[in-house]
Amino acid sequence: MAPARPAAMVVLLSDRTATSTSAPGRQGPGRSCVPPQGPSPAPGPDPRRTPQMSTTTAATTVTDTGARTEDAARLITGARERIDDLDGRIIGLVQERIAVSEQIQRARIASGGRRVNLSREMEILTHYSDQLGKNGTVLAMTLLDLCRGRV
Ligand SMILES: C=C(O[C@@H]1C=C(C(=O)O)C=C[C@H]1O)C(=O)O
Repeated sequence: MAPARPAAMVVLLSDRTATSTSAPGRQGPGRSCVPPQGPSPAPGPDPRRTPQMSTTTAATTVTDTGARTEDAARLITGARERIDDLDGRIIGLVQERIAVSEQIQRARIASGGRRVNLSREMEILTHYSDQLGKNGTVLAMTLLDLCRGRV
């Protein structure tokens, strides 16, 4: 299980001014893919890699959530925990699907049959596209890719 996060990573510092002239969401000047020249940087966390907890500029709260108010940040943080939980369960289900699919493929191959069964795959593609539209087809193809050919 993912560690519990604080309800909202928001710090309201109305009298704080931005330390750089960059726009909200940017992490300051000199942000580039090319490492800076000269002596090695001082030890400690690389500020370019440190998540921005909160910056208040002109009464606008910018947090890791992208929200502009504490209420919105709290809602987003809570909803993200639910999404993390759902993603964990989805990944678990995909892993379970891979294992069951492997069992079927092994049994068919051991019986002298082929690993792949295209008519069954068509059924699955149709099921997903009926329920989720054309991206459902993409999702089903990805699932079949994950499940097929591991035996
Ligand atoms: C699991 C099977 O074998 C293969 C894998 C499939 C899947 O992962 O859903 C579907 C069809 C086959 O290509 C099956 O025939 O049911």
